[in-house]
Amino acid sequence: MLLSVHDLAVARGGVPVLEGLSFALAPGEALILRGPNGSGKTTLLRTVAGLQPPLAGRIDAASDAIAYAAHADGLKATLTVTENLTFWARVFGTGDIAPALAAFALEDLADRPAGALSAGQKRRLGLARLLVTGRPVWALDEPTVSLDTAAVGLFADAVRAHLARGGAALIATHIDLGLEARHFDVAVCKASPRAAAEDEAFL
Ligand SMILES: Nc1ncnc2c1ncn2[C@@H]1O[C@H](COP(=O)(O)OP(=O)(O)OP(=O)(O)O)[C@@H](O)[C@H]1O
Repeated sequence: MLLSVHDLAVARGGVPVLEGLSFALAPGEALILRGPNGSGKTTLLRTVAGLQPPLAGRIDAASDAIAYAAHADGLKATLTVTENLTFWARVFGTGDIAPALAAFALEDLADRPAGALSAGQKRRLGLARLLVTGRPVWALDEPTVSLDTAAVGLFADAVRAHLARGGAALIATHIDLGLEARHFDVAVCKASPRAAAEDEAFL
């Protein structure tokens, strides 16, 4: 397994949001996270990505397995598209950025500073960054926000190619990407309000 989550509980601002989460991703698998606004998808992804500690339970993955993408995080506004991708390729020790440029149709924008891109173009650059990380598990929070129909198609193709190469993906999205993937409604793991109230009693 590339990623295994065992009886995980996650919290936001000290308040338990989800509990009893268990799932695993093998090479080639994608899991789509569903759930209404505020149900805890972002909190789960941030925890899996190591940006915040779990409240309980275990996450098993190699320390350098996960690439997390949320919004336009990590883009350097004054660097061009090419310079941004080259920077990240160096950070992650990978080489050629050409496949990443091509996968997200960024060739014509290669010399434009990231700060001068439109919202959808910035998103495409943020997603292209995933390809240069070389990391096997993509944890993606609403990756298609701001993307037009063509770009959503490019993104779905990039995920399919990643899975075909033996990667895996955990994706919070409200839209149908047309991927062959399991779906998981996080709302079924909503933390019980009683647990939160009991915690408060100890504050
Ligand atoms: N910084 C914070 N401090 C306290 N509570 C927060 C914080 N950020 C989010 N929350 C709360 O934590 C809960 C889970 O939020 P989260 O962002 O994980 O939901 P989500 O499923 O990703 O929602 P959406 O579909 O709207 O993106 C929500 O009730 C939210 O209001």
